[in-house]
Amino acid sequence: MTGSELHFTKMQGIGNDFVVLDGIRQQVRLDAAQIRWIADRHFGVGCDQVLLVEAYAGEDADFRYRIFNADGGEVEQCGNGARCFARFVYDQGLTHKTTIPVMTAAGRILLQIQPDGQVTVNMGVPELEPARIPFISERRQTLYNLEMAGKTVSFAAVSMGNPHAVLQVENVDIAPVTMLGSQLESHPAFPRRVNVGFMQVMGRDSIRLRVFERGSGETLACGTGACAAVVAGRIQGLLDGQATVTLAGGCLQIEWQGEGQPVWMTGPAETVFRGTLTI
Ligand SMILES: N[C@@H](CCC[C@H](N)C(=O)O)C(=O)O
Repeated sequence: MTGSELHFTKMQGIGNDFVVLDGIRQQVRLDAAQIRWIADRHFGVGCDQVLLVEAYAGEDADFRYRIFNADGGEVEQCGNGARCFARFVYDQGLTHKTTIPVMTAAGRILLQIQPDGQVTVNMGVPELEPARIPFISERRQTLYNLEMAGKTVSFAAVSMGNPHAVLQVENVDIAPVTMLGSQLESHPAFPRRVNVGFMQVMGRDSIRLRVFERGSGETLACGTGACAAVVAGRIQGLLDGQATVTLAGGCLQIEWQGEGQPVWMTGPAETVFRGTLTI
């Protein structure tokens, strides 16, 4: 400990929780071990992801949004975090805009704060080409099969800026989320590892979902996972263009009108508390 202070805000989006750091009004320089300590639920603050708010020099976005998983690794995209990011920069007075363009490692996304306080995010166009997910396959397919522990596992593969595999299950309550999720997360066919969603289709506009997140384990909700699941359901002809996704921590509204179109996600974002760390 060198004794420098770091102000943070604890936030959550339907139970997917974040430590949000303002890198504009304070200097934030953290290594992977420090991120892991902040995310640790026993020895640190505790969160699924650490989010870093930075200034962005270009004209196409107002801020840079960086995301670190609980394992300390920096990743490309986070949907629930994007809604919290919007609430953070608005509530902290870093912007007065309610439509906020933000640059991520996966490209530009657009955050819209609604009059009721919910946040809608244009999450961009999903990527289904294997090489761009990235997923090792000779050709694009609706469903892929991998042999794992003597069983064939069937899934759709989607990038929402970050990689997702989406499995359809009969009953999400008894799905082997941790066992299969952790095996698939680090399967060599996914060179950058993968987030693994378990989707139960309830109707043409409703799914239940659990997600084993790359670098964080099972979380109460995953925004990009919800988007990927609706894309996976739609390309299989199981869902229409709008769906309610019910996760352990709450519900998201997801809209996707098909190939070449962006995915829209709407849901809540809440501040839990503020504090100061000594790093
Ligand atoms: N919880 C997030 C996703 C966070 C990143 C993910 N674990 C990854 O490694 O890609 C969400 O709400 O999308």
